[in-house]
Amino acid sequence: MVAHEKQSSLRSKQKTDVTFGTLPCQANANFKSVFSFDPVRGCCEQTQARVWVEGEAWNPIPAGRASCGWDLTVEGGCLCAADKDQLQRRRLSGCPDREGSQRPNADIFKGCPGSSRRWLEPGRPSKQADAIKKDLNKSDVGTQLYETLGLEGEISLAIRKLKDWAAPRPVEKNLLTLSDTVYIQPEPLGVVLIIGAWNYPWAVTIQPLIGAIAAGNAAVVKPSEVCVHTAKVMEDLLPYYIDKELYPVVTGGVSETQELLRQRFDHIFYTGNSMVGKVIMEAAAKHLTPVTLELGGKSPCYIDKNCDISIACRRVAWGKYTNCGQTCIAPDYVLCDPSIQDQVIEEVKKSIKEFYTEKPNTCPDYGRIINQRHFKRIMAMLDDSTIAVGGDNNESDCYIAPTVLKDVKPESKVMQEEIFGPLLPILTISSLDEAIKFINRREKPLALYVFTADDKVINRMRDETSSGGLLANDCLVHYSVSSLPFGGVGNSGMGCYHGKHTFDQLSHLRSCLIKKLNMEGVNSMRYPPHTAKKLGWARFFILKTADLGWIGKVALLAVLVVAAAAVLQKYLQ
Ligand SMILES: NC(=O)c1ccc[n+]([C@@H]2O[C@H](COP(=O)([O-])OP(=O)(O)OC[C@H]3O[C@@H](n4cnc5c(N)ncnc54)[C@H](O)[C@@H]3O)[C@@H](O)[C@H]2O)c1
Ligand SMILES: CCCCCCC=O
Repeated sequence: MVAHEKQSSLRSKQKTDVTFGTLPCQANANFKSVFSFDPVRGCCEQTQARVWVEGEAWNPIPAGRASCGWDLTVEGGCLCAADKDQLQRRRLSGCPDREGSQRPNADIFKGCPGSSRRWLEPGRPSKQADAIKKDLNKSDVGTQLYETLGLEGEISLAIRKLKDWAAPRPVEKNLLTLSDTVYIQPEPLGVVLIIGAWNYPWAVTIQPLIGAIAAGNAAVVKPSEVCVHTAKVMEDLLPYYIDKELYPVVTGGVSETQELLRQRFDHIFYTGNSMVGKVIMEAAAKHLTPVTLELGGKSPCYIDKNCDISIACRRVAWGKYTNCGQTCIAPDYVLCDPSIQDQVIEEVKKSIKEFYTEKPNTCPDYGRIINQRHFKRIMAMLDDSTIAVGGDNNESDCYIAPTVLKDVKPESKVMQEEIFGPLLPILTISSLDEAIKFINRREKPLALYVFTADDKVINRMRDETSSGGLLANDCLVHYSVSSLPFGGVGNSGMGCYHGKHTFDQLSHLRSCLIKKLNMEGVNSMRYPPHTAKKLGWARFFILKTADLGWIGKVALLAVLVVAAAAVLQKYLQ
């Protein structure tokens, strides 16, 4: 059977029951490894969980003990290492008996939250919507629009495309490998740790999980403790929809996350701020674990004089005040010519009224700051700036009105860190050149926005700056295009995801070259004794043939075969 046939036949296998001592538990035949919460130790109550990895055999397991693998015990929400000696867990990819069974069947998504009508239905109260309302005052419809719609799209994309993504990817060959089979075989990495942030807790936690599952990994999901209510609902609901043995949810705060980080994972996918990103990378380095860091930063927004200022400001206001400015790719500040500053302020003000009424504090579509710590942090940024619009606030309700700041100086407090709140500083600059210099003097942002009717301005911004993503004449929407890799660069992160990019990010792209044992004569040019003549042939085949078209390569192959035959004949004589 060729590799891809074998793979799809294995993928079609359903889960198989195996025996855990005297108690039945499930194992996933597709992984040929067993992850199990130990029922003996009370995982059903989820007060104590044991994640167990069997990498050696497809055998019944002695009751109550793990012969290899790692144990994590979660007691009353507090994670501690159950048995330090057992923490050296075996990687999935090291399992000797996987038989290339690398990918789950797309059916695995059937029970996923996003693929189910039970997830969030308009007008129907749900635990998720209630929790996120309490955390961030997101409305039910807003939660669907900004969080779960994208997840449903990602799940259905994965279901449609999984077979293609997981299939061997043939690659171009050079002349020396023309008769070989040369391809990239994506394979699972093993166990992925997903650490989520609080601002779009479903989107940023579950979206990487979808890719992790599609790529055939197990994953430990760690939602942010900052969105208190949502983290609890995630912990309760996820095991209801997907296999809790393969995708356990671990809740807790910094110390629990740090305990998790002491374990060895095969990939860590972290979303959050850049400071903690460094902590994650340091912990990962101890095990040489690769990381994806989805970070943030100050995403600039340049508004050119030459554009429809009214439409530009409407889109900027939407990008800024959605989720109360707590969006990783929110336009952080505006750069514009002094001559249009007042118009920008007026137009943003109009849009605020249009979106959130005269009284945003009573508008169901206007969010709240996540907690009082962040409320105080954001309010402190107003100290040395001039408020042009908004500024009202209420600490007890974590409410800060949509606010615009004018004539902001680069050295002002609001320009020292990512705002992550509903303040829009406007800084005046006298030219595109100055805007580009301003952007380039700072860390590379996650997003860069340019509003202009002039393509040359867009092209200059693209060619003369760097950022995770570039969006012209709109805000945020590049996040929803699953074919675009979403991620940062430099201080705004590393690695990327969404759609197939998540699949690739959480796979090992294995190089495979499958030769036959014939055509030995061709190899003589690389075997000692090395001679200048052999080197000449090697140069020819490796370098010169790179430019040949298909016909040229076939012609050369024919020459090669003749030459090989001649060499062989010489050997045989
Ligand atoms: N690039 C993206 O896709 C993206 C998406 C959302 C948010 N963000 C960025 O995230 C930031 C906001 O999130 P946040 O950082 O406030 O979220 P957060 O406080 O929820 O932290 C993120 C995660 O890191 C863990 N954590 C926090 N401190 C830690 C420590 N010292 N050691 C180990 N783990 C720790 C938390 O438990 C949490 O799960 C912003 O900068 C925003 O731009 C980026
Ligand atoms: C609509 C944009 C959602 C962005 C979520 C990730 C960043 O915070």
